[in-house]
Amino acid sequence: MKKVIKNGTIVTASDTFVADVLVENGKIAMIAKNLPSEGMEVIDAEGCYIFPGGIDPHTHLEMPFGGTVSRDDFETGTIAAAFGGTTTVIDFCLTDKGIPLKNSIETWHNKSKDKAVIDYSFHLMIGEINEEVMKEIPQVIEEEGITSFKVFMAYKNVLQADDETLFKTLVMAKEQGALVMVHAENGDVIDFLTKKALEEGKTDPIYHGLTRPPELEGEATGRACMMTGLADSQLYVVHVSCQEAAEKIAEARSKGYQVYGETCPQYLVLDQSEMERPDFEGAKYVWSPPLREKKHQEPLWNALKSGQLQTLGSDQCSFDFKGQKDLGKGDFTKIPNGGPFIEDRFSVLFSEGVKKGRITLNQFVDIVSTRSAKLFGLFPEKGTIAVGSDADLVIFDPTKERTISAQTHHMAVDYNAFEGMKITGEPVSVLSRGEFVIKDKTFVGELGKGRYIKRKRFNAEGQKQLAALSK
Ligand SMILES: NC(=O)NCCC(=O)O
Ligand SMILES: [Zn+2]
Ligand SMILES: [Zn+2]
Repeated sequence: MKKVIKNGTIVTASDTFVADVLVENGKIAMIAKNLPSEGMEVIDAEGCYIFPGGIDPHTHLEMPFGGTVSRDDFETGTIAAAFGGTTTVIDFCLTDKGIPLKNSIETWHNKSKDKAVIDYSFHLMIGEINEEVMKEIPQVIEEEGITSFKVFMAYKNVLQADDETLFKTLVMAKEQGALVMVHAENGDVIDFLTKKALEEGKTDPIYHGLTRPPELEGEATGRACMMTGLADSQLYVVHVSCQEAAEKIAEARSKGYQVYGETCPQYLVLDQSEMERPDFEGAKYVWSPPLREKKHQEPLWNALKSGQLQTLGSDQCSFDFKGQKDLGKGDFTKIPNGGPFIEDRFSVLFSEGVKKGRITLNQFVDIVSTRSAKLFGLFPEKGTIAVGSDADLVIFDPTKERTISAQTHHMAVDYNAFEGMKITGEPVSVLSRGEFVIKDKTFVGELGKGRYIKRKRFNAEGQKQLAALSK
């Protein structure tokens, strides 16, 4: 049945206007004032914004880490994402050295296919570059539509790759039209500092933060940027947490390098003191890079506002406080790294960003949806409200006030990192390809209805246009 959304204010990355939206066969069929509605399902969005569905470019659902597995999987994680206004997630598929890439991708398809309630795609981790990997990559791009590859510069002896691997990945990405993503921290120095801290009897959660200082994120970010310039390639720095890293990205961009950056809501509103909570509660706030001193928040907001950082990822990687985080009692290095943010990413940015005057409404849409669609080959099917785009839509009440709490969130994890935070604005209904997933704040979706999305190559549209012009 056709649907028409009436009386709402449509907001895209560039425009804000009042119009009706006609939804047919999962797509946006028409946008105009006073659309006829006979025989259609009419949705009244009076007083609400209509946003394109959020795109979360950074999740770790059911991910093995530190001897355990992240608590939210593709079922609970995507349901929570939908409640929060997100209609597409891009999850990180981990790989193992010596194992064909296609085996790891199959594992990730098995985790997700009958569970996801919204659309999803995968980035692929690169831990080594050798002949086999190089042979597989063109197939991965062609057959799986995976066009972004992640290199970890930290987590020594676990996920960390060396500089040679990063540089070869950048060269490969340039040739193949892919985007390289980095977790940028200097893993070797962190390894030394963590061992030293433990030897000195410093075992509490706060030492996770103190052994990963911002200088080490800045250094690794600068190194990755330098290699990107040398390879004339393209780079996306995930979870930028500090001024040092944001400055390295801005410096690289000022030289014309194709470098992009993502921050996360936790770095914008929480600070390092959370890791000092008594009774081991600081462990709830252990993730990497760690929370920083409060003074880093303003530079991150400014970088988002000025466009030096482009996107907001959740870095969802949730572990229960009881039974998972407590693996690290007496040794902070054994606390599984990560936190629960998939549900609150969208509304925290709206409330702290738009409502507090730090970013505009259109910048909000750009950051929470459009730029990720463009960078990761999903645009214009996703990331905007336009005729022909997928009807991934969020009907959002900008006046509703609420308090974030684990008592009311939809993630499976037993705490919320933003517990007690008062925010303004809430998704009321969420549609994925024209079907309600959330209707009047109630889940009405179906497990397995989310589709795996094959993505276009990096900047595919731009390259097509250039090729057309030079004919
Ligand atoms: N961020 C974090 O602590 N855990 C997830 C893995 C990663 O992104 O580094
Ligand atoms: Zn990371
Ligand atoms: Zn991550």
